[in-house]
Amino acid sequence: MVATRIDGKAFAAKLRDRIAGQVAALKDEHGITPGLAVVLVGEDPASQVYVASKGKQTKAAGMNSYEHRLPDDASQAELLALIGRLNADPAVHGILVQLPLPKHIDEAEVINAIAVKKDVDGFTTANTGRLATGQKAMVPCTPLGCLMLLRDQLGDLSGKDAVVIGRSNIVGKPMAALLLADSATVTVAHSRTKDLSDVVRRADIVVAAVGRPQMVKGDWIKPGATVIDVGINRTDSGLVGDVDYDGVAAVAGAVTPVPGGVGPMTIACLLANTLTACCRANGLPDPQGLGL
Ligand SMILES: NC(=O)C1=CN([C@@H]2O[C@H](COP(=O)(O)OP(=O)(O)OC[C@H]3O[C@@H](n4cnc5c(N)ncnc54)[C@H](OP(=O)(O)O)[C@@H]3O)[C@@H](O)[C@H]2O)C=CC1
Ligand SMILES: Nc1nc(=O)c2c([nH]1)NC[C@@H]1CN(c3ccc(C(=O)N[C@@H](CCC(=O)O)C(=O)O)cc3)C=[N+]21
Repeated sequence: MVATRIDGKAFAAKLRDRIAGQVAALKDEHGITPGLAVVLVGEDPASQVYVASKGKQTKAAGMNSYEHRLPDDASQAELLALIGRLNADPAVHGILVQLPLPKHIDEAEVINAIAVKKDVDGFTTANTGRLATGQKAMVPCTPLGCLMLLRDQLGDLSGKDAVVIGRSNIVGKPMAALLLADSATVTVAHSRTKDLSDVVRRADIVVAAVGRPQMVKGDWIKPGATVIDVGINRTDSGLVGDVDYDGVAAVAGAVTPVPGGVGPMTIACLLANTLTACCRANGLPDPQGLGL
């Protein structure tokens, strides 16, 4: 039996269509257009591609997109001043500062300068804390996209054994918080984890967010498990994930491909969060009904 290929690209396209409909209704009924501001510092080529793609998809959903490009040597003060202006701008409902930032910038200070209600990446300490304590939050886009795919594939996650490989602030930790909020039994593995393959073999759900090409092998996987590959690794043979897709697909019940899995969900969830931020700013009910 070969595993189901979880089509993140198709799921993301459907989600974007639904969002576009909700944006149109918001315009018709309330005269409001959601706005997303994206801040890019420096010339990192991968970041340029992501930012361009975000801008295009934001507009395609009927929202306003505002791009702010700062030079590589922009100062901390300049960046904080820009965020201050975006925080005060009523046309801007969401603010995303593309990471990584240049080394001379204090990333945590910049992120935490974003108004909590406009923090569509969910990276501020306030939103992290809200997610961890079960209060309404902005949820980081990549883990949110993974959660949507898991709920769609498995239904109720309650009581499932989940292993998250990776403990970064942007993927691993918020992913663990979301799985816990859905009542999975969560293990977070990282570079110091002993006998990683044995830990992974216990899991009904595996989320790989490591940054190591094809590290997770077929013989690490419990037969029938659902495997979500967050990894984006550019190698000589092209873009690959953290999962050895062919090996894992021979054992797993379902697995996401790279490309075409989690990546497109990340951007669709950014649009979803921008719409959510806009609705909350205007006292309207949450559009996605995720209960988060
Ligand atoms: N599809 C998408 O939308 C997105 C994809 N990504 C991709 O996801 C991957 C992870 O990103 P990110 O979380 O930012 O990465 P980080 O580098 O911040 O974190 C990687 C994590 O993996 C752990 N790790 C490293 N080596 C091993 C190992 N041999 N065994 C077990 N754990 C290990 C690290 O452990 P320790 O903490 O001990 O160092 C760390 O916790 C990358 O490929 C990135 O490109 C990221 C964001 C969005
Ligand atoms: N503040 C901030 N928020 C982020 O969410 C953020 C960030 N900074 N910095 C970089 C990472 C990475 N990231 C991706 C987004 C889309 C794809 C994506 O669409 N990937 C396509 C392939 C694209 C390609 O070919 O390169 C896919 O997997 O099918 C991947 C990765 C968001 N990130």
